[in-house]
Amino acid sequence: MKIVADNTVPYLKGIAEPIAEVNYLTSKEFTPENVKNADALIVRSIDKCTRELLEGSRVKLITSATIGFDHIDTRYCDEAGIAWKNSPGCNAVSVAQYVFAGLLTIALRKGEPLQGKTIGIVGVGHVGKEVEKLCSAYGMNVLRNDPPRAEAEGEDGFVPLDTIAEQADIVTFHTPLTKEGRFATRHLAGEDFFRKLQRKPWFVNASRGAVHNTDALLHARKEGKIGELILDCWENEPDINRKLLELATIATPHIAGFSADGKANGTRMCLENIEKFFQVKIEKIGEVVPPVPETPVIDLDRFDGNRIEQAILTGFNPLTVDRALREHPDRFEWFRANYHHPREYGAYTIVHATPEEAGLLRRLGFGIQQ
Ligand SMILES: NC(=O)C1=CN([C@@H]2O[C@H](COP(=O)(O)OP(=O)(O)OC[C@H]3O[C@@H](n4cnc5c(N)ncnc54)[C@H](O)[C@@H]3O)[C@@H](O)[C@H]2O)C=CC1
Ligand SMILES: O=C(O)C(=O)[C@H](O)COP(=O)(O)O
Repeated sequence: MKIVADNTVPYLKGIAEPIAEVNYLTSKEFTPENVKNADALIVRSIDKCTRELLEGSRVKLITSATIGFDHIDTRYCDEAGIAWKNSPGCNAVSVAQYVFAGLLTIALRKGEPLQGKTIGIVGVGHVGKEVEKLCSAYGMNVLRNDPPRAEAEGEDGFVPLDTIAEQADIVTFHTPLTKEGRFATRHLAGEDFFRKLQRKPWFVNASRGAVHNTDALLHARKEGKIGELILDCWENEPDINRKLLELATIATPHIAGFSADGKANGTRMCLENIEKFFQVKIEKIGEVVPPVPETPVIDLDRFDGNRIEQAILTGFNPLTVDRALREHPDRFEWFRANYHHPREYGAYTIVHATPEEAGLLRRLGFGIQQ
């Protein structure tokens, strides 16, 4: 079997080699010539799987180490009989922890506790549910908007987007990018949405850039309709809007899902898809694990104040990435390819927590030493 894999998919090299010839390519090297003899492609969101790439090839399976699959022309693949798979939920916890870290960073800077604030979550799937878990555990109120789910499961527990625009102190988007259909999300955060905002909410987009309309977002920010702005996803990545970068409170180069745990999950799911599709056994899958953190124990006694928040920001602090991107916005993709993948909360053990601190940190996902 021949596999062509993106050479920046972590923890992959050497794992599938016992059962396949694996050719590792940069994203730019994903050309019709280079993929035509592959049976399977292992891709990331930067590898556009279009008709132009695939037509005339013998590719039978595309498996993406990502949750989103807007980089795959699924209609063409379905027509051409090419199976395609994404990696549902692989980095959902990572995105939720990114959002939470961003909110905490701003809350600490402003001296405005998050407790008691209302967050509106737009898109309550794998990621949105994890965001809800963290925010509820921390004492925030949650409004949930998800019309496809509301239609399938009943309205209970869901609110219209307008209610979020009116009542939320923070709005965070976690929908897929879809361009067609009744629930299309392209430019969902557009002029109409921003006009309806009532409480100068903090605005977060860690879903896909085109879920917001850049001009409308710029306008809303300049007009003061938005209090704070956290952006991980941008229209037209990697060539991002420099004015928006300037106006963002926290700006990162599409790394919300880049925890080591999320990356390992994505890689493992791709290999499992290959096993299932081609009826083969990849013995080394068990070796796809994230590395142990450099300092797996977090001692709360080392912090002077805000002990819980400092513990949370130990593994990942968005300001480090934000600073780097502002200094070199032209290196957007370089930062992504050379990223130091942080571990998620579950990889850390907290020591010297009071019973109350231990309860909260456990609910957020940390290990606690009694
Ligand atoms: N920044 C990053 O690094 C990452 C970004 N993502 C993005 O986040 C998206 C969501 O991920 P998951 O939660 O895992 O996907 P999911 O498919 O589990 O959930 C998405 C939810 O959005 C809902 N939805 C669809 N259209 C909607 C609309 N018009 N309004 C409100 N809700 C709508 C769906 O019903 C579903 O419940 C992915 O598709 C991907 O584009 C995912 C991982 C990492
Ligand atoms: O999973 C998704 O969807 C994402 O947005 C990923 O975090 C993007 O990861 P890469 O495709 O850049 O590896």
